[in-house]
Amino acid sequence: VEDTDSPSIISRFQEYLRINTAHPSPSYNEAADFIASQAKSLSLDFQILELVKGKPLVLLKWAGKNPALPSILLNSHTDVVPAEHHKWDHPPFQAHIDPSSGDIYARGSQDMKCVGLQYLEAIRKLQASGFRPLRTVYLSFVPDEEIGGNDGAGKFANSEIFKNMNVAIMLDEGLASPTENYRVFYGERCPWWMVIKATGAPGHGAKLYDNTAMENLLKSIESVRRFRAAQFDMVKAGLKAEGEVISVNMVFLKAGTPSPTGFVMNLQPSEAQAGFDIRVPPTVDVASLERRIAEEWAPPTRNMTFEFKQRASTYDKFGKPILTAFDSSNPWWALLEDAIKNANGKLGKPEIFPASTDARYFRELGLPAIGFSPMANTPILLHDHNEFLNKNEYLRGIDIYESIIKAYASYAEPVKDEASRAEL
Ligand SMILES: CSCC[C@H](NC=O)C(=O)O
Ligand SMILES: [Zn+2]
Ligand SMILES: [Zn+2]
Repeated sequence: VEDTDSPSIISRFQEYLRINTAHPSPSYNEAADFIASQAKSLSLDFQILELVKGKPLVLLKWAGKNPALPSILLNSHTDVVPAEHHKWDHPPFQAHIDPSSGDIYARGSQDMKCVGLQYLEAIRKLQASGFRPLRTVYLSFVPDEEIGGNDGAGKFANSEIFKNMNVAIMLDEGLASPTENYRVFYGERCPWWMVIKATGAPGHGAKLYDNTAMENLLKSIESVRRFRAAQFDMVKAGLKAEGEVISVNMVFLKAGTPSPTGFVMNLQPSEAQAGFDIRVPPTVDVASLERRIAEEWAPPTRNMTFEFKQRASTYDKFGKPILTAFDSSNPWWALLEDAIKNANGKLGKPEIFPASTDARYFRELGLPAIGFSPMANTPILLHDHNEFLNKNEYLRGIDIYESIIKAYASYAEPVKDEASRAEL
């Protein structure tokens, strides 16, 4: 007998939230065992893949009646970002429920353990209703999203296993929405993590001279700041959405000659560096940004160099901007919209995700991927203190996924390119 009453649903969510999968030492095995136990309770096939040692990825399969049709992939990551425990009102891995509001406090309650379990609960309900999928539905619970995803979704998307799954569409995370409209994402900004280095002549702290490392770096920082302000102004003026401008934020500064009491004060250092988190919308002119970096932010004429710690491409393997179509060329988009409407949910306009998700690894392959986390009337608290999700909002989300999964798994039409994609 399927256990689909609300108290059990909420306790399962709490159980998952209580597994501390925060970096830098996530309890991945515990999470994998928990997901495996859920798979067993749903009689779903599952495998625990260790594409990278110590980083299990759990892959579940709900076999469709027509296995020849390309499949559906529902993705979620099992890891969460760390929490500063003493700054939370409730311990971040206790999953405390506020008795009056029903808010569930936990790291991962929004990002994104909610989604992973909502998929499973939706399947539990569909099974209880006697529904059987036409297309095969896969669920992937992947590690390492929060630290770049190279050892998680990255390895998975480029594996033989994934290729053989013949995936037509994948769903991944979105963001909470403070309004009654759910948010939905068709692309995301690409992370460029850049370190710029300045060198210059060292000298006495009392001397004024040209070409010091600090001066050279400061000129760059000034230039970056002007650019940042101009981009931000477009957002403030309402001309562009957050995901449509280039963001650049300085995330570290490193310079100076250490001494036992701090830094040497009367010595101008010969080296100085700064790190920037840059996010690039898929539609921008990358060449012009590259020129700006080479000519204004780290020009060799000022003894500067730059290096990327991360530089995701804004183009897919066909040279097209990495975006998922939301017009009639992509039937999955309309199916999603209708499914949400049928479950009485409201949807905002398609957006570019301002940060990055694992969806990029799948979009890079040319696959459609949609970012969606059903959290309306919820403040955006991912990576923040006191991250929470309301119990009723969580339950609503399950109904939404029930509708989406039913629509997707029942979709019988061959999708444009499905045949050719199988050859890629
Ligand atoms: C380089 S991938 C980093 C992924 C991370 N994702 C969510 O916060 C982010 O910083 O956007
Ligand atoms: Zn996330
Ligand atoms: Zn995150």
